[in-house]
Amino acid sequence: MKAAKTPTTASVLETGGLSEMPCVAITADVPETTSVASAVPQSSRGIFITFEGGDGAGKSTQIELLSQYLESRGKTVVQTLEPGGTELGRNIRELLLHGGQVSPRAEALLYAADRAQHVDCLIRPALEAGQVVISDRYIDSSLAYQGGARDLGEEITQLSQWATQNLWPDVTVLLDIDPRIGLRRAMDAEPDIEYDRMEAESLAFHEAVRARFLELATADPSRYLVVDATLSREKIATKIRARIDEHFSQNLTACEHSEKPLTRETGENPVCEHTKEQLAREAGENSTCENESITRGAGENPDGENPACANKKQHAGTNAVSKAPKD
Ligand SMILES: Nc1ncnc2c1ncn2[C@@H]1O[C@H](COP(=O)(O)OP(=O)(O)OP(=O)(O)O)[C@@H](O)[C@H]1O
Ligand SMILES: Cc1cn([C@H]2C[C@H](O)[C@@H](COP(=O)(O)O)O2)c(=O)[nH]c1=O
Repeated sequence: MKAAKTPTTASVLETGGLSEMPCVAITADVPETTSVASAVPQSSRGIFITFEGGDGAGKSTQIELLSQYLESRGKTVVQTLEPGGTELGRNIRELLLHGGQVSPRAEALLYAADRAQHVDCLIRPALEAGQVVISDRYIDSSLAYQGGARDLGEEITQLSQWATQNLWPDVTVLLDIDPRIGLRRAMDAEPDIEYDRMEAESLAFHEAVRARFLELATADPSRYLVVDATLSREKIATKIRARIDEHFSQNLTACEHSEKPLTRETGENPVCEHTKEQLAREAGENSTCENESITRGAGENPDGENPACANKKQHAGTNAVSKAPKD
């Protein structure tokens, strides 16, 4: 049986001030009638990017390339995945992929439980801290696999919205591939390991997943970027970078033209503050740090050093979860 993906978890507490466990949901102070999605303006937080697609499409490969790119530009990147982005999630992943039979409704609930824990304990705190979160799969996987291929329909959307308190990604990259090619890639990557419970589904199942992903993307083009996953790794990475750069520059423009305060509590515009810092950091980076290599885990600011450079080093060391190859 194909082994589970086991991300190496570095507590954000050690590196960036957040803690995966114990999990204190950041939503605790929010009145029950107010969803966090509406209480916190989308633009005042970090950026949430998800990667979707069939098995073996190349998600892990592109997530790694995008993370390197963003970190080299001074961003704090949290790489994570579903199922399995938290301690509880890792147990759920094992049950889902390697634990024997699971009924379709139980399967849907287990993915939703994994996601609820993931959002409360990792994704939302990281976004509130202004970080870039990149998740290998999120809600759209449930919509495509459980809603589409398992034919559980619209209730999966409601379940996912409830589980996440309506937290949707800013950008979703769909790596589109014929499942025969994707599954072959997954097999070639690890020839000695059998398919997991989901990969072992029929070709018709995987074709239904692909078709539903494409429908979802067509219905929401402003969130989705669809890329042909049979292109070379570099061509795919270039398309993704262009879209993410565009997202960042649109946020800058929105800030520069925004006059209304974006938080009810303080009347300040956190987007603009965030953006100014970012611009200063990037300006510093371009002028003096261009040739400096990034050291993971280094965070000191030796006397006389450009703070923008020190900042950049810190960012490179703050991954909350990094994915290890399937073992
Ligand atoms: N553009 C590409 N062209 C050819 N091979 C690729 C490409 N991108 C990734 N691969 C290879 O395909 C295999 C699967 O890639 P990867 O693990 O990134 O996919 P994945 O979508 O994360 O898979 P899974 O869904 O199984 O987790 C790896 O061997 C990888 O090197
Ligand atoms: C989040 C999520 C995932 N799945 C399926 C998709 C894959 O077959 C596995 C996860 O394995 P991977 O190697 O990490 O891609 O789970 C799903 O059916 N529903 C979901 O919500």
